[in-house]
Amino acid sequence: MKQYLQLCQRIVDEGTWVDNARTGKRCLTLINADLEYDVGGNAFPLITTRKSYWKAAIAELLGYLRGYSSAAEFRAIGCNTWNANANDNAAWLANPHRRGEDDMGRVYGVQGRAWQGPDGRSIDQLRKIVDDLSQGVDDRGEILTFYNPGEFHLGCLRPCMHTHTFSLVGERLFLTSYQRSCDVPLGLNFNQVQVFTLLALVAQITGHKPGKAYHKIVNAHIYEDQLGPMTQVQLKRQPYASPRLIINPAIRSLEDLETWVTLDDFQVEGYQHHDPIAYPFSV
Ligand SMILES: Nc1nc(=O)c2c([nH]1)NC[C@@H]1CN(c3ccc(C(=O)N[C@@H](CCC(=O)O)C(=O)O)cc3)CN21
Ligand SMILES: O=c1ccn([C@H]2C[C@H](O)[C@@H](COP(=O)(O)O)O2)c(=O)[nH]1
Repeated sequence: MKQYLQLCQRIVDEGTWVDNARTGKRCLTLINADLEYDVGGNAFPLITTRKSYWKAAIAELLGYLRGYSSAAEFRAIGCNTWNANANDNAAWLANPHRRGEDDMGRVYGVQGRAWQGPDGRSIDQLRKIVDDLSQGVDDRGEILTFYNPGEFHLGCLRPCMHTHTFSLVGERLFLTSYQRSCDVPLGLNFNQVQVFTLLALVAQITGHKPGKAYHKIVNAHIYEDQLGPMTQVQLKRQPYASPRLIINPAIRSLEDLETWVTLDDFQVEGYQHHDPIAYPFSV
């Protein structure tokens, strides 16, 4: 939690105002941030200086791992974060590739589970990683990437957290996740949960102990309309100790994640937090 607050403070102290054409807003911007999570020690990096809706963040991750492409599918598992980008974004609404209400196009999980090869093959990146790691193999290319420039025009948003690299060292599994663009008040609250949970889940289904997760962010920003609540409310609060994430031990395979797992299979223990803060969201 300290590293999150330090990043927010660094943006406030050292950030530069940058105009953003896509949203029409200015962002206080900092380049390069490195965060680290102790997944083996189960220090769940949940924000405590406001209430975090961590279940929606895990639902979003589950949708990515399943290869969802519709905001309706995300809603059905308890996640509302894609409604605006699928249905209220003028550029996407005018895109001839959009297949009606709730379609997100070929973003995130679609690329992760069904990357389209030039020869017509569909490539399941996650299946390959899980199969390798389950057999104790790390070929130094256990990479899940959602970043497909050849298909940006087929999706509503380019992926922000775009690449996840798994590394097996002895019995311990590590994860390095890369993010090109980060809405620190809103998105990072979700992304921290997702990086941690992704390592915990993949370690569990491949039979390894989780080690650390490394989260590398390039453009970290606070939108102009979020700066007041950040400096006047959130940064004035004292954080509480990290809670713990409890995952149902019956989850044993990628098929389990694809078929029966719900948010009831995840519990958080010892989550003490301050009051909610409703930050403005920019489409
Ligand atoms: N501007 C922007 N910021 C983002 O963080 C973001 C996007 N766009 N577009 C794509 C996804 C969607 N994500 C989102 C979208 C909404 C919330 C949000 O409104 N969170 C609230 C409440 C969540 C709830 O009630 O479930 C929060 O207080 O955290 C968070 C992440 C992350 N991404
Ligand atoms: O997982 C996510 C997804 C999105 N974001 C934020 C980062 C930016 O504020 C916007 C995306 O806008 P771009 O113009 O495509 O950079 O969404 C996030 O923080 N985390």
